[in-house]
Amino acid sequence: MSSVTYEKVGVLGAGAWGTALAAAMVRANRETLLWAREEEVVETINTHHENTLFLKGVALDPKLKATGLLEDLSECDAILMVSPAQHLRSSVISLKPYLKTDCPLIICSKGIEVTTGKLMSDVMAEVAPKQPFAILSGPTFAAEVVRGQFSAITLACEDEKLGNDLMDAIGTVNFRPYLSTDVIGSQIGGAVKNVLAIATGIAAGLDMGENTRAAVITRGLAEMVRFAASYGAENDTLMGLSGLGDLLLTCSSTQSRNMSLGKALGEGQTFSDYMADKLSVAEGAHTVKILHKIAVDRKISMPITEAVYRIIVDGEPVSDVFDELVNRPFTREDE
Ligand SMILES: NC(=O)c1ccc[n+]([C@@H]2O[C@H](COP(=O)([O-])OP(=O)(O)OC[C@H]3O[C@@H](n4cnc5c(N)ncnc54)[C@H](O)[C@@H]3O)[C@@H](O)[C@H]2O)c1
Ligand SMILES: O=P(O)(O)OC[C@H](O)CO
Repeated sequence: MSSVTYEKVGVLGAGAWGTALAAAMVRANRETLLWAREEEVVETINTHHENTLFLKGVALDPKLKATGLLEDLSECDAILMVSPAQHLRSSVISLKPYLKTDCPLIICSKGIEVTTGKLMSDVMAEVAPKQPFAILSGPTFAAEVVRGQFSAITLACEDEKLGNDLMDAIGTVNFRPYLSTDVIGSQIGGAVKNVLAIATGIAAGLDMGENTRAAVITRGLAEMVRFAASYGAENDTLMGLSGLGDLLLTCSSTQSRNMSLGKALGEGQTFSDYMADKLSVAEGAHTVKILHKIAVDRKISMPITEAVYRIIVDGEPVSDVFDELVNRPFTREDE
């Protein structure tokens, strides 16, 4: 069977990740058009080859063009959807009138829709059920991808032929996709790790040390695996780039917005004070609201997730919640 080449690629959403992905698409020799919500972003990319709002100080290839008009994406052969997870639904609805029927959407948002409890693939099934789609998720800080530093990432697609064609279209030596057919598992890793990164950040802010960080990552992974199992996800996916890989990255560096948020909370700042001047998203702060509820409904033990929920949603004091977390009765490791 011949492969489809996807020459013209659109990117919807020009935050840090959309911009970095657009840069990666230019390196993959795709004719790339980046749609931005903010006029300033369109203007600075087209005239100064820089995204001054979300990736300041990084020179972009002059071949990368930006637009503020969704209709300009109508000629694209594939589109990467890079809005925050809570806005994926409205983004797909707005784009739909301009989409070619066979244009695959590559979903790059990491999170669970708070108002419905739906994964991004469920949102797609509701708002654009006939549109082919894939999930792109893994350990990839935008600031490194935009500079062309080596990164590996999971591309999950139920249709393997489509997944292979998309890998060929978007992959390069330094932006290396791995194919998976586990669309559900690959989304759960990316959504849950953001909440766990907040927990790791809190521990760092409380000066709890490196042993604690390893404990939170590992017991957090156990929560992620239990949660994913309740959706029928494949265990191997959670042990791969989109699960363990992204969890390790995001819990290891204050390059992560989620870890940085947690660290600020651990150091005593309030959530609202810390977020007040932030343009960028900390997805875990949204995801935790629904993740904890789903865990309770499904009777899945997720104590670290619950702790983050109590701190961010209920506003309970960090030290009280973490004291309780570490004072739970001893238990088996496989529970
Ligand atoms: N930054 C990274 O390193 C990275 C890496 C992998 C995945 N992601 C994921 O990509 C997604 C986008 O993150 P980002 O880092 O590009 O964002 P960002 O924090 O850099 O920028 C915020 C984005 O939100 C958009 N936005 C704000 N209000 C909006 C609204 N009402 N409707 C639609 N869009 C709105 C802005 O236009 C901008 O694109 C998130 O789900 C994130 O988890 C980010
Ligand atoms: O900055 P964060 O915490 O949103 O993490 C960015 C990416 O998801 C890392 O893979």
